[in-house]
Amino acid sequence: MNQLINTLNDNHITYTENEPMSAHTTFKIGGAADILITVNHIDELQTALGACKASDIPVMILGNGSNLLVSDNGIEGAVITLDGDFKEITVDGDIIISGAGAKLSRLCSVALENSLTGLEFAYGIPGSVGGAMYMNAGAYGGEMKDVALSVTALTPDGEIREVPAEELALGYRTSVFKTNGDIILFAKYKLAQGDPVAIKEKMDDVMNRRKTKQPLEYPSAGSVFKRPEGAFAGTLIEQCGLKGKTVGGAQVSEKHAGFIINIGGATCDDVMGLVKLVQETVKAETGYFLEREIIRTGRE
Ligand SMILES: Cc1cc2nc3c(=O)[nH]c(=O)nc-3n(C[C@H](O)[C@H](O)[C@H](O)COP(=O)(O)OP(=O)(O)OC[C@H]3O[C@@H](n4cnc5c(N)ncnc54)[C@H](O)[C@@H]3O)c2cc1C
Ligand SMILES: NC(=O)C1=CN([C@@H]2O[C@H](COP(=O)(O)OP(=O)(O)OC[C@H]3O[C@@H](n4cnc5c(N)ncnc54)[C@H](OP(=O)(O)O)[C@@H]3O)[C@@H](O)[C@H]2O)C=CC1
Ligand SMILES: C=C(O[C@H]1[C@H](O)[C@@H](CO)O[C@H](OP(=O)(O)OP(=O)(O)OC[C@H]2O[C@@H](n3ccc(=O)[nH]c3=O)[C@H](O)[C@@H]2O)[C@@H]1NC(C)=O)C(=O)O
Repeated sequence: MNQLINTLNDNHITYTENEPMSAHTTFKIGGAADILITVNHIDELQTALGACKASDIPVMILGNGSNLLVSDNGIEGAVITLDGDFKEITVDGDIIISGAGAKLSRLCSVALENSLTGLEFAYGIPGSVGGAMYMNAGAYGGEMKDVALSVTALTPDGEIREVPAEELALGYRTSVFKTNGDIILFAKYKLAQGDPVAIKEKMDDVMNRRKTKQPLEYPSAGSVFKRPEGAFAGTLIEQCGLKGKTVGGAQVSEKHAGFIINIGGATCDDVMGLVKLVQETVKAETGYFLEREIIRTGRE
């Protein structure tokens, strides 16, 4: 770790050691990452990655931490977050180019400011552009796949390449990034000219639906489970009488059974215990297996 820290210091790259991940996840759960590194442009990212590789330090990329359940024992190695250049958003006609570190909500606002329609569905998803491409985030009739043109990514062997959306295997809560180890740097979206009043109305509508249906008052990572074929997880969980069920500080939301919320002091183990209880009960009572979609990461 000392060699990495020397390199970061020599290159004026920002970092903090033993950084509590509970401060960087919407669940507000998670022990410390050995080191959290913030990079502002590609050179710093490549320098940090090179130094981690030289010292055999594992690396994980952090977006907005809104689909993450981090171990109570923290994350071994380096967590890298993308700032500076990676938060830039530019518009070129009907095309928006965004850094992976930009928040989806800001991307949606830039689209509105430029009377560009197509991203309204994403307004209210509390992720970054990088995380949204990794998960192919979607809501209210749309998903990133619908508007994605390409992603520029850094491959594990250090190559920077622009990949067309058709080659990203964007599917329901999945993409090629779940398996290929690429780091998403930028994404390009193809939108269309629209009526700013109608765009704003749609954004307000999805935000209102979200506020009405989802327990935004509590820390969570959104939906815990994918929709099983031909059913809704929330309906199944509610039918099994699990609304309000708790394990420690983790609770099946009374407002939306598809969410597990942190009602105070929840640990990663609490959430995983409740996930297991829900999966076992729903399987036994309905036959459906609920596949977890939130990402558990860090030490066992
Ligand atoms: C209240 C609430 C509501 C939500 N509603 C929705 C919804 O309607 N629809 C939906 O799809 N999701 C929803 N989510 C879940 C979450 O916001 C999305 O999954 C989002 O896309 C995660 O983005 P993130 O930046 O927070 O990713 P993180 O949680 O930080 O990371 C998720 C994964 O992506 C990887 N990753 C992140 N950035 C990069 C990068 N630049 N390069 C490579 N890998 C990267 C991480 O390593 C990790 O494996 C909700 C979450 C909450 C808390
Ligand atoms: N399980 C699977 O295989 C699939 C899952 N998905 C995912 O499910 C999520 C929801 O997508 P999807 O199923 O397409 O639609 P939604 O499940 O998001 O629709 C949910 C509700 O939102 C309302 N709604 C639908 N379209 C719109 C819209 N354009 N604007 C405003 N409100 C709308 C409707 O509510 P109301 O009836 O009250 O009007 C609908 O019941 C996404 O995250 C997507 O990724 C999508 C496709 C396949
Ligand atoms: C929150 C996320 O995305 C959300 C996204 O916001 C919403 C809206 O588009 O649609 C999905 O939720 P969802 O499947 O629960 O959709 P909703 O429209 O909220 O509910 C589906 C159905 O379940 C019913 N429902 C929901 C909750 C509940 O306690 N009881 C219940 O019966 C609803 O009445 C509705 O008929 C996404 N989740 C997944 C895994 O597909 C996320 O991925 O983290």
